[in-house]
Amino acid sequence: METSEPVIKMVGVNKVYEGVVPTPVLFDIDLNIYPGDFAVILGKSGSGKTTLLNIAGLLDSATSGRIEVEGRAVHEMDEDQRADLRRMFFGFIFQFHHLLPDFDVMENALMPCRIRGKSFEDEAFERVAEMLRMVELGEKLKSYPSQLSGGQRQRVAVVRAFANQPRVVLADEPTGSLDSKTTVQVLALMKDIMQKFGTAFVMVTHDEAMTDVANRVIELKDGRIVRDEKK
Ligand SMILES: Nc1ncnc2c1ncn2[C@@H]1O[C@H](COP(=O)(O)OP(=O)(O)OP(=O)(O)O)[C@@H](O)[C@H]1O
Repeated sequence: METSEPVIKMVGVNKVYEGVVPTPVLFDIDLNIYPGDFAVILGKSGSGKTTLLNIAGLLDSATSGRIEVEGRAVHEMDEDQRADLRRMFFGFIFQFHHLLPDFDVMENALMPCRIRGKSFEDEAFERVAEMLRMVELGEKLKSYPSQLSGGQRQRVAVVRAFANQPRVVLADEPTGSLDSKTTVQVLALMKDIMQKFGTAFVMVTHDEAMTDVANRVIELKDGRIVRDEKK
């Protein structure tokens, strides 16, 4: 995997949350994410996992250090440039699905394409419909979130994250609200979609069992990487 260029490259990244008492949270993080990575970030509560994911996904800024996304120096960009890059390169999955209740399954899954200014009618439609069929939601394209089970909603959120064909999908406890059977299904489906589209995938979790599906395990302790293993 090291032979290809990293999609995300972080060098000497530090994060301090400013406040009455500044809180240093990440220390000297060097991390490369490669195409084909299916990485889990493990660590105790408060170890900095979400902070690291948010910085990697350009949702938050580092206090110091270098970050590159496919060779583009993020730390030299202004907020608008970072937002454009984020919309173009990244997909996100959160613990709760955040589907919009007044839009049906297809419209929700297509939302990132709409935000990028494409209409619902373009070529994204076929691609997203195919992914929804892959996650066994082909019969539910016209259903509303309130008409779906928790696992079905989260599968729509997974498809939505991949709708724009992002280079990287970042997920923060994506299965945290699901039971263990649905978790296994959702993870298997994510892996299928990821392999089909060649996306890199990075997931924050508390759950050591998630390492079974991953091909890379990164562990944080007190804001430092203490393990980075490939399988
Ligand atoms: N906006 C903020 N302002 C100040 N401190 C923050 C902020 N966000 C997070 N922190 C602190 O940074 C540390 C790391 O938080 P982070 O959410 O990254 O940890 P985590 O490993 O994801 O934890 P969890 O598993 O509980 O979600 C914690 O001590 C937290 O209190």
